[in-house]
Amino acid sequence: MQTPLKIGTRASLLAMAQAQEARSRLMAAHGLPEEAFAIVPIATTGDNIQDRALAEAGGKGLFTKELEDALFDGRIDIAVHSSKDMPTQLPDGLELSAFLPREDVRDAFIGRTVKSIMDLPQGVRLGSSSLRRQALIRRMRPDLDVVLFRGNVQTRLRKLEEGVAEGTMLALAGLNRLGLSHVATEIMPVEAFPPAPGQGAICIESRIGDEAVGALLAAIHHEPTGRALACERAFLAALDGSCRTPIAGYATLAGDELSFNGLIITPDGTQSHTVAAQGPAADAARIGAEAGAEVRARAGENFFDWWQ
Ligand SMILES: NCc1[nH]cc(CCC(=O)O)c1CC(=O)O
Repeated sequence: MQTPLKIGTRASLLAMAQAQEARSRLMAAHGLPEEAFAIVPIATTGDNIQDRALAEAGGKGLFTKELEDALFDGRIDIAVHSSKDMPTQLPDGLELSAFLPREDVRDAFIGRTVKSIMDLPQGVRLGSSSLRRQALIRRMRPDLDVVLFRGNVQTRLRKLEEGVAEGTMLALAGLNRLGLSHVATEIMPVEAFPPAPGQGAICIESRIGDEAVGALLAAIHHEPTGRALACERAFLAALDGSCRTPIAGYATLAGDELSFNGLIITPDGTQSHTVAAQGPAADAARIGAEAGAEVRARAGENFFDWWQ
């Protein structure tokens, strides 16, 4: 291996924390010093779009393309991502070669003056840029004024302090990684507020055929998280999932048995379809794909006409 190994990441504090976690695990697994790794921050299109919903800006790959370009031209050797931000289709020549042990998958509500979503006064603003969170919030509280809230975790918390909205939603995983879990005022149960496919899981992308990197990453790959993610990503792919489709999906493992729960919901939160499936962890991708096909068939094509 050429040293130092170049670890590509977005430049946000959360992304940097994730890259550092990957580096720490690599150091521990291989008894290597910090100097064996170089963290290379790279700005992505998604980071530069602050004024509109990501869904409007094209959705797929906004946080990943620049990192993938850097992988192809050798500026970096691995790219550390939030799995939630990864398109289901990768470019030819790249693969997700490791998943780190999953953090908490749940979403958190951060209230400015009240602790719980149900305690928000009638009609107040709640900020979120995620179509899934917007839909789930509207289902719980159709009266709320759901407004677009873009930017990284720090930006969103600042907007909240400034009173731009009375509350917002963030992934607990991100808050935990930033040492900010204390700002969460309500942690949403996965049943009422199912997470996005991939939420809470860091993945590492690399060049197919890069055997030195493959061997290095094999030592930190977490198999149960990999299986859960294979299922969730197959579900998303079966639904042609993108930022434009509110989709939730969450797989858990008990030994070799995988359980999956999926949901699709209209953006206004009024209609939804759920699916549940179980099976051997070895069949993770098939279970996810079949669950996606089932819920798609049950919903009917009209369900997806929101976007026409
Ligand atoms: N799109 C931004 C993004 N991508 C991953 C996370 C959280 C960390 C994770 O899910 O691993 C976040 C921020 C958020 O949703 O609050």
